[in-house]
Amino acid sequence: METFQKLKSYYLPFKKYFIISILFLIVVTGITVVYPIILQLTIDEVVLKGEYGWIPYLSIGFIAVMIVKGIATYIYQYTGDMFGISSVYLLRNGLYKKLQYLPFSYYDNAKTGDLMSRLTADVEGFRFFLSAGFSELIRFVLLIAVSFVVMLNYSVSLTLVTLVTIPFLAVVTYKFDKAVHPAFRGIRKSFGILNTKVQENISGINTVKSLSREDFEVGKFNKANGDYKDQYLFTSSIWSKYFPLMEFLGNVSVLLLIAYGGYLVINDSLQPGELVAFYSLLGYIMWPIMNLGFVVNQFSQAKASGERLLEILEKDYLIADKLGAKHAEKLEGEVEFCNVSLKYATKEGFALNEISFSAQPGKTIGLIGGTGSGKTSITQLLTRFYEASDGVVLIDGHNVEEYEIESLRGNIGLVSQESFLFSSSIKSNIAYGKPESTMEEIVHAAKLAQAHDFIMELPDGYDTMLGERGLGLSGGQKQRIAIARAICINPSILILDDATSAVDMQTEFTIQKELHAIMENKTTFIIAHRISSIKHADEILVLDDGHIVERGRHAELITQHGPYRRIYDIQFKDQKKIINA
Ligand SMILES: Nc1ncnc2c1ncn2[C@@H]1O[C@H](COP(=O)(O)OP(=O)(O)OP(=O)(O)O)[C@@H](O)[C@H]1O
Repeated sequence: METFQKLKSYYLPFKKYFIISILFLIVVTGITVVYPIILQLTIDEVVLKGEYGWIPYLSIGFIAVMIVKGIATYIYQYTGDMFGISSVYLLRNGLYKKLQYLPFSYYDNAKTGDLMSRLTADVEGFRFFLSAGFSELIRFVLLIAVSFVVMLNYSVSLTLVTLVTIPFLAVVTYKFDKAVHPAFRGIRKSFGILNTKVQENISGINTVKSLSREDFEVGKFNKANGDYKDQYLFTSSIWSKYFPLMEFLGNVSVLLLIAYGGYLVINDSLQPGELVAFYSLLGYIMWPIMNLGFVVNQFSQAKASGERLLEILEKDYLIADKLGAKHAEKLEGEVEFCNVSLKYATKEGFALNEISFSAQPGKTIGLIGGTGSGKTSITQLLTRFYEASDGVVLIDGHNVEEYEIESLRGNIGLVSQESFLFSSSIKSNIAYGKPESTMEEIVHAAKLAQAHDFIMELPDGYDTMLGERGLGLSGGQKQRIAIARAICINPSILILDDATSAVDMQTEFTIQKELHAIMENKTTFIIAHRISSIKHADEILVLDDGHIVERGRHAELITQHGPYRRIYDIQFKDQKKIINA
């Protein structure tokens, strides 16, 4: 019940639907129990006493009762569904919002397919229980209670004899729940893995095909698919084992009813109509208890689903606005790192060690170094994707942690290594960070990023629709659109993380020249592997294993025989000579 308690803020706002649904459920259940009573009266008071004149009145009464039951059933079902669907509408929105605001560190380990299955199958499992399972449970309790009272009224001894199997049935149902709950969690988990496999495969289809690993991928999927099948079969085996046992116990009660009830009728201690009514009433008790397995089943699924949803909802935001955080309207772009170190939670050792540097607005900082040396990590601290483990990162003289995250990021244009484009028009991709941009602003940004000319050559120009991963564009074209998107927000700090790696050197030079003009008074960080990309920077930081091992301007650095000079030699001098040396 703890899971449902924790999720109450999603369904309590709609409790009025639930209450209406339950009120009409009471009416429906009441009428259900009236049926055997009408039957008993018809047999004992009308048929056996030869009072056939009552039959038309009884029939009309019966029709009236059926109409009332029909209307009550409609209201009960509709409001029950309203309760379920409205609750999961809130829940799904809540989950999606949480996913938007969770920090990057959460996504380091999260699997897209698994998240997708939580947002779809698990939410649906939860909805099903809210819509039907909850009220079904109440219906069962009501049906059992009312039937029990009517049965006692007919014959206390017959009631006790026929219900002697109930404790056994209760034990079996309890055991069933114990066994089936972990099994359902297994199914849900396995389904998440299956989704992840499909999603990863589609995202990485280029790699799969280029390395001819289709068969390997089919095998991998087959394994995950097989595991899902096994999990399902395991659950089914639990179900198949317990259900006949429950039915058997139910049938023992019917046997007792026929034997002892028949004896009572023969001895005139019970009316024949009462015996017939008893049979129906016994069914109203046995049927819910036997089907309790089914509802328990739904309950277990909903509980397992709810737990998986809570795993997301209860995740700590970790990086959030501090109390009284400053709104950064328009930053100047002065950046200072003071002895900054960074350790990722999932990785041993420090990714950055005591990094210190400063950059005045309008300056360009070049970051160069081997892969994994910490270049991207530096920029991720500026945007507060991660937070420094030690030291402070200042922008305009204030610790980045003092700013509202949204306004801070609104001042930073970031073009990351893998420029993701949404499956919408080029225009809306460029204006993604500032949807209110005018067409002039969009075109201006595209011109600066050297993207305007090729966009105009596309059949629909700026209205050209892009595929999920910007299919139909070359790597360099995608990068230029991503640069235009970053410029479009008119940032105070621009980060180009390997953003021109797929662009030819001439275009890169032109982009940088254009950017230099607009980034006057703003700060630019250029991360690159090519010396040509950063040689005009005001300060170049050479990184190795999270340390700054050299710093200075290009002209100074090539005169020193350090790591920068080595990179320079490899890129510009006779490579063979160096390799031989
Ligand atoms: N999210 C993360 N979780 C754990 N470790 C990380 C994470 N991001 C980076 N690292 C590790 O931190 C170190 C620095 O990585 P970073 O991405 O900053 O290097 P880089 O210089 O930008 O490399 P590249 O040129 O290959 O992009 C590496 O050892 C990397 O494995």
